[in-house]
Amino acid sequence: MTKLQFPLDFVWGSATSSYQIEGAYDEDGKGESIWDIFSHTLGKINNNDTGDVACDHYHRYKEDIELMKEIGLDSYRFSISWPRILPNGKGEINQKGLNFYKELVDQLLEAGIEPVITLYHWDLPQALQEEGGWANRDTIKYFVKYAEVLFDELGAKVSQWITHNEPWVVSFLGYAEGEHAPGIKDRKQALQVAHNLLVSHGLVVKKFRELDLTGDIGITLNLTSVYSYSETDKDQEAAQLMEEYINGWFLDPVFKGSYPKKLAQIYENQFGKIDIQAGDMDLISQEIDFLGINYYSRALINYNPNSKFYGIESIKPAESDYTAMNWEIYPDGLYDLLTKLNQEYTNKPLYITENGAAFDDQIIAGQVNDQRRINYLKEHFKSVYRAIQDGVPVRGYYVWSLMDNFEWAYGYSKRFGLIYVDYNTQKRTLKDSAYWYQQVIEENSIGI
Ligand SMILES: CO[C@H](O)c1c[n+]2c([nH]1)[C@H](O)[C@@H](O)[C@H](O)[C@H]2CO
Repeated sequence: MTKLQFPLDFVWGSATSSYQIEGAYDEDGKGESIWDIFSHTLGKINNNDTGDVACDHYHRYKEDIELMKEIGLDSYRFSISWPRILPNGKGEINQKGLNFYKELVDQLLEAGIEPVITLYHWDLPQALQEEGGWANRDTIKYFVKYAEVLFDELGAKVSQWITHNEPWVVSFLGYAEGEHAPGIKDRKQALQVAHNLLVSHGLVVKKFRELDLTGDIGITLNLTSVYSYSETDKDQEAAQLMEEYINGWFLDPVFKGSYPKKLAQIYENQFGKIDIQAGDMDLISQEIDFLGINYYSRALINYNPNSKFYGIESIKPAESDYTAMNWEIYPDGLYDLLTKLNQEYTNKPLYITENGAAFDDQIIAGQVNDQRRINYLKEHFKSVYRAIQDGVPVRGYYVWSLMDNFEWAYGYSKRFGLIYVDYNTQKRTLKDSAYWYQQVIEENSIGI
């Protein structure tokens, strides 16, 4: 068997987010988040599931860290619940909430696991939503203050910070499509939200630099590789527009200081100008230390005049394999994305901050044989290996997810974890993929 050896300092990790695993939604002074409100609204979430208990990680974090140690993780990426720190989004600090994360970080460090903190993974304090949420530019300053509380408390212990997780999803699923909290369907508002999120990213990076903290700071974007279904002009134009919509709308401001021209013009013609203030784009495009990439699948695009979105239609080849989310399994897309980012956007270090798959895992006699997840991960690890061999500075990889958890509008119906969670008993069981990953980490290589 051939072994593909990864660089000695390559970081193998796994990722979660606060609302998806913590539970304790109203405990120890935590304020309501927009996801508490959204999941408590009947009909929004599959089976009317909520994150009220989730994986009960708020009480079981020590057990979960032991499982991370058993797998052998180098690093663990998690997010902080803003309303657990500032119940009203601003003002008084909830010390019990802050203490939870201080203890979590200390226990991770004691276990030899590097903590990577995502400041915002979608759970905005409801009190701020009642003032307009991310559509209100004031939210930006409250986000900076929230970040400063965490930098002050944890800045000396945590060496890697992510400002936002997937501002594209926050903006376009939360404020345009209405599929995510706060459930608004207003594309013009979504464009202002996207801009305000980017400005908040810029101001937090600026604050991080002013505090002269020793770690690194970056942003995580959901990115995909976009391909035209044919060589026809129409299909290629549709694919280019999709590239601007799904990737460029955030990559271009962060790394080029401007929005993608063609789509920006389409939006301005349709919705008028959004509020962009002097200096915003310079703030947004100031230097960051790394880019986090969440990759799950590719986009294969053709032109369809009847499509509801600017003639863009996604094609799903019948011959491809798909996950339980109905996402095409396309590992080569990760290689193509990584090389494109390095060639067209940045020479900065890249981290795969999320990649993984949901499959219909079954637990039988205390074991979960998730060979499909092993195959999925192995093929995507190979794509990362190829990119590194081609000189792309990929520094680490975080499997989504450490454990099965609350999959947003799908509730608990989709399992992405390396660890199986029985939600009736909260019993954790390492899946076969966890044991396979344990060996990959131990050997820092994959066998092909
Ligand atoms: C197209 O997939 C997105 O990039 C994406 C996939 N995922 C995500 N973003 C989120 O960051 C996670 O909270 C989800 O649990 C995870 C799995 O759905």
